Amino acid sequence: MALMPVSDALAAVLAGAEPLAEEMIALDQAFHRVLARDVAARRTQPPEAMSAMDGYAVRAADAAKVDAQLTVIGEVAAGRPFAGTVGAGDAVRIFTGGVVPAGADAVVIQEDTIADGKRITIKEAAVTGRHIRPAGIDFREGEVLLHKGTRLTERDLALAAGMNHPQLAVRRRPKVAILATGDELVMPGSTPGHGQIVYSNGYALHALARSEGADTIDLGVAADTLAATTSGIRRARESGADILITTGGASVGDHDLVQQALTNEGISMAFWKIAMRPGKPMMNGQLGPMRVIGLPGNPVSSYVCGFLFLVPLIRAMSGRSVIHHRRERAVLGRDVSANDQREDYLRARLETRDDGTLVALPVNHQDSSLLANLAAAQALLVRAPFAPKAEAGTPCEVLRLPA
Ligand SMILES: Nc1nc2c(c(=O)[nH]1)N[C@H]1C(S)=C(S)[C@@H](COP(=O)(O)OP(=O)(O)OC[C@H]3O[C@@H](n4cnc5c(N)ncnc54)[C@H](O)[C@@H]3O)O[C@H]1N2
Ligand code: MOO
Repeated sequence: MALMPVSDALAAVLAGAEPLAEEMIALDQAFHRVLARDVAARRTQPPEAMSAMDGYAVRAADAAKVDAQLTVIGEVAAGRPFAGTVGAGDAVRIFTGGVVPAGADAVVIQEDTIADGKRITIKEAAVTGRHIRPAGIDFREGEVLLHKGTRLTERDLALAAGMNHPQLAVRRRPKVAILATGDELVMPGSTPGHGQIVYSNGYALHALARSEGADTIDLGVAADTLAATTSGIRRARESGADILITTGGASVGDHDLVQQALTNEGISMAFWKIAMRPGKPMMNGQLGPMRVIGLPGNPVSSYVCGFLFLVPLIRAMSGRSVIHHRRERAVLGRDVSANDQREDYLRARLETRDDGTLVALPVNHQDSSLLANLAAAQALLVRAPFAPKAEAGTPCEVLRLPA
């Protein structure tokens, strides 16, 4: 049977994935949240011309010559403007952030003057506009500086504050429930019995989902029975999860019960099995309002599928304007053999040559159980289905893994 191409599978996972509801949030809670609306400045910044330095506000024409003398008629500090006007021969003491008084068109820094009581002598000629920040040089009222779909950086928060927004409209975080399956799994730190495996998949998946802005719900490990798997799926629905991720039990073995349990619960299955390595037995469907991604149990398969499918889905539901991973161009660091019908995602290390060329070095062992290789990898090297064998130096494409 022909397996579904990865691009079709991704399109199916994302089909109908709309941004979740909008909510207002205080600015100090808004880091990494996704804007639901464009944000326009509520004020002009700076609202008036302001001094960039400590010194004297003058008329440039009066202070254009070294040794010119001026009379200090007042003072302006940040937040305390001067009410008068700078006339011929006048200077006003000014500090950084002070409003440039009427009549003045330059600031002479104090290091370039000699002060004697109310008299100052200019030691460096003034230049019109120098050391003055004109009104609106940063932004003007009504200007849209932050756009819908942006995931807010710490710098965006400072900008939003400067634009005078105490809160912002953002999208609700997707809720991702994660259910592991497998009789053999024991928790890290325990003493595994014969044939037992230490649970690892959930640690990577929770962290990956959270780093993309999702809230996660840990549904623990279900035993390999229909009853236990079904109970896990029901708990996901009761928790109000937007997305259920299962790991394990996705293949064709007698103990692989996830598909059966989902079918019994009434899932509308979009696909099961894709032309991808690792990750072939992945499944996707919809159970009421809850989207379901059934990941294979092999640790590398579950992570790679989470990275390739869950991450764009979380981004789409979070309302982000950019949801897809960016493929980067690189060259092969070593020869690779011809590929079969499955699109290959090879764990690779990255090096940058002196000329800036990115080199992708696939690790030697690509078995989907090898966690050490996964942790050491910095990228996934993408090999198209049926790609012919290729020598070191051949151009290739990589997806950088989160650092
Ligand atoms: N006859 C066939 N057998 C298999 C096929 C196939 O097409 N025909 N596909 C293989 C591929 S590819 C994959 S991938 C695996 C996926 O199988 P499952 O999703 O059913 O995974 P499990 O059997 O439950 O587990 C596989 C492996 O991973 C370990 N595991 C599971 N969960 C965790 C966890 N949370 N933390 C750490 N390790 C976990 C589990 O102990 C097994 O060792 O099927 C192939 N078989
Ligand atoms: O598709 Mo499986 O993930 O190769 O081991």
